[in-house]
Amino acid sequence: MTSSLPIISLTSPTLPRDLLQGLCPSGPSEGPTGFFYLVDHQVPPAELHGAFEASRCFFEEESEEEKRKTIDRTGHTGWTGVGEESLDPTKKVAEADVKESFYVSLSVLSTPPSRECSPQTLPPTLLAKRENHIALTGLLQHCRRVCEALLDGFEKALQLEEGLFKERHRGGEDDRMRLIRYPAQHPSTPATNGQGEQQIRSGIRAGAHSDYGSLTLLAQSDIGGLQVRDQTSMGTEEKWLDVPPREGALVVNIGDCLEFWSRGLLPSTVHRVVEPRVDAERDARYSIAYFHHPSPNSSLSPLSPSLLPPELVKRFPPLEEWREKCLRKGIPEEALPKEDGSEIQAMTGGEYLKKRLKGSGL
Ligand SMILES: O=C(O)CCC(=O)C(=O)O
Ligand SMILES: [Fe+2]
Repeated sequence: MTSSLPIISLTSPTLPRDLLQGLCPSGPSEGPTGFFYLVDHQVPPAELHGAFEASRCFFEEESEEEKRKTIDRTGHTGWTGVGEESLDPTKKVAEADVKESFYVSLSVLSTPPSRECSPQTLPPTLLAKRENHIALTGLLQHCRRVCEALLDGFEKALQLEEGLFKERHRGGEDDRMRLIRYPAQHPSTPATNGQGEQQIRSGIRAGAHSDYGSLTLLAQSDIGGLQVRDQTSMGTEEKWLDVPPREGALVVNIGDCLEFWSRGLLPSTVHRVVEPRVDAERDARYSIAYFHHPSPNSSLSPLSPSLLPPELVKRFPPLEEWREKCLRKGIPEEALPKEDGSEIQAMTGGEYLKKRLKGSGL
């Protein structure tokens, strides 16, 4: 099924209203939410093109030895090979994602670009090739700015004090940009994981998951496969809607942290990437995701309802539904929202991120 996601302009004077109308379900019968296409995002097309070229260059031309040297599981940066990560935490290694990726942190912006002093090890294809380095670092900065502008829009939409979300993202330690490559899958391509062992073909390139941060921006190459779960199909037969690449637009989706803060008002929706369904989807698929994360010490407790307009508080999902959703996302039983009105406790952005990364095999 092809989706008709809202198309929102970042420069529209009505951005806060557009975000609220487009994303926040006002009734149970409404379709998928939490995803939209962003236009007028001010990311130069040449920079996006350059970043895709850098990504292609890394995945296709870098040696495996150099790729391995970039792996830093503590700092959560660098390369992950095919079959090493499973975005769907319920899946086993044999059913892990059929993708490789490279995580870049904002730390690459803060030092002169040299192999010795960068806190993150960049491989030769992304460091010595100047045009690749320029495109990647330029895109990192633009993506962070777009996320900040969107969070300003959400602040206004929720009538919150100015700067509240910016304060919760100060530092940017946990923001990551992820270059992703899904290998080509022609009928004769053997399904193997990174160790060359047979992998179960489940029809899925990236497993069903919600994103762990506050906002995600996604640029897709011209090959489709991204799908978002129709919210009306939760608890019943699954219905998925396609999110095809759209010329000039970025896909934006709300992550779990913004959902927690807004007490479920802004939903963080389950999505996945499916295997090629038509010949046009069989070549390698590239995407670039930017994950905006709260600072590690930011609390994930929902904003007090007294800070929100009463008409929005009335639209909170029912307590039982909200508790179940939090439980599915790994909030421990003792920290779940309760009947007496107390809300998610004892979790910070950093703790939640660690928990989810562990669940995906990293
Ligand atoms: O590759 C895509 O289109 C989506 C990737 C994704 O959802 C993720 O990395 O969280
Ligand atoms: Fe995702």
